[in-house]
Amino acid sequence: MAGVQVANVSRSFGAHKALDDVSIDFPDGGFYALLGPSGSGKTTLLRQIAGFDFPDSGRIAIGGESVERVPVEKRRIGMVFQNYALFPNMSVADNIAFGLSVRGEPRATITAEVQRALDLVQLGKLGGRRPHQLSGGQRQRVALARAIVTKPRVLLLDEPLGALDKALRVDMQIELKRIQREIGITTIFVTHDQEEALTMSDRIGILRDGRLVQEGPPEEIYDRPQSEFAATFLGDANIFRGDAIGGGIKLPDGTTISASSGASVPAGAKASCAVRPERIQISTGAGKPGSGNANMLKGQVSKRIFAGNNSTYFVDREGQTLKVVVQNTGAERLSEGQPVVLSWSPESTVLIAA
Ligand SMILES: Nc1ncnc2c1ncn2[C@@H]1O[C@H](COP(=O)(O)OP(=O)(O)OP(=O)(O)O)[C@@H](O)[C@H]1O
Repeated sequence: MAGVQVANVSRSFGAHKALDDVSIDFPDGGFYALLGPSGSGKTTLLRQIAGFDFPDSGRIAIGGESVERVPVEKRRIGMVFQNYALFPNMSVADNIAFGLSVRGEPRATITAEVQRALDLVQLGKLGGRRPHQLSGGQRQRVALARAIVTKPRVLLLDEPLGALDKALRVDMQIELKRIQREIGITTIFVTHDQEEALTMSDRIGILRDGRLVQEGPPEEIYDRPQSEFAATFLGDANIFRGDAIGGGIKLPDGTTISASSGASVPAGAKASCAVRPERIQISTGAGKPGSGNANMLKGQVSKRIFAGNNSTYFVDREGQTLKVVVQNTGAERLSEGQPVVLSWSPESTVLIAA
């Protein structure tokens, strides 16, 4: 096994910088999600690591060894893409065996390794079938088995679950994570789906316009986003903008918001505060706001969206619409047009430099 180090990698296509000085350390045996909007450079970065494309500058190492001059087939990387191209005229077992056959492994070794890979992806009895006789999820498992049967050092996954419907996708997320843990392979996973990134990975890197915006464990990025972009791209956030004061900001209407974490911003400079919708308490104002909720604003409910176990309230105040998510516990519902008080703690508030 091996970690992957990407250091100061840049890659341009004409005048367009697809990757701009990106450095990431992908830990040995870790599950790392690359997240970012369309065109942010996720696939380009994966292609540099695989060796399908080469950086204009910067270094890439696998297991501590520089791979800039190492061709794709010698990098010992397994890959699965959204459009898994299985050979339609070959059986499942022959599809999986392909890489081993090309390497000239003995017949007995191939048979044993293919069976092990089939068992690992829980398709032990389906080796004799053709790809068209499998479901989408099963075909994706075959693609995964084919990628890992050669015992690669690194597994690259580019939207591997993108073609699956929601229920199957969730099943495959669990499955993929189990397999990754079982073989302990360094995995780099590209996804559009922020929930998938949050639930599956040990670390997340967020790319935007070819630059790494922030990276770290999922909880850290979610709880302490360093930019408005990271706050709103990974999860939902209410953003308040104003002028920095000690330990928070002052909004244009004079209201102050206290934040106990985030950037240190000199007083008077432009800054914002981010607050997750589930951290805000909403009440009719009849009772007192929760203790420790030093931040308080008045507003009016403009809409409520029911989503089964929770509801989202949209609350208007001073030309801004705020989102508040509450668990549906059977307590009284707030109706549209109702005046409300929002309150939350400084610990739930992150200060962000403009
Ligand atoms: N071979 C190429 N020639 C020219 N431009 C390219 C090439 N490959 C990628 N690009 C451009 O580089 C940018 C990054 O592309 P990339 O495929 O890495 O984005 P992505 O984050 O993977 O997007 P998506 O989520 O849509 O797959 C895009 O603007 C894309 O158009």
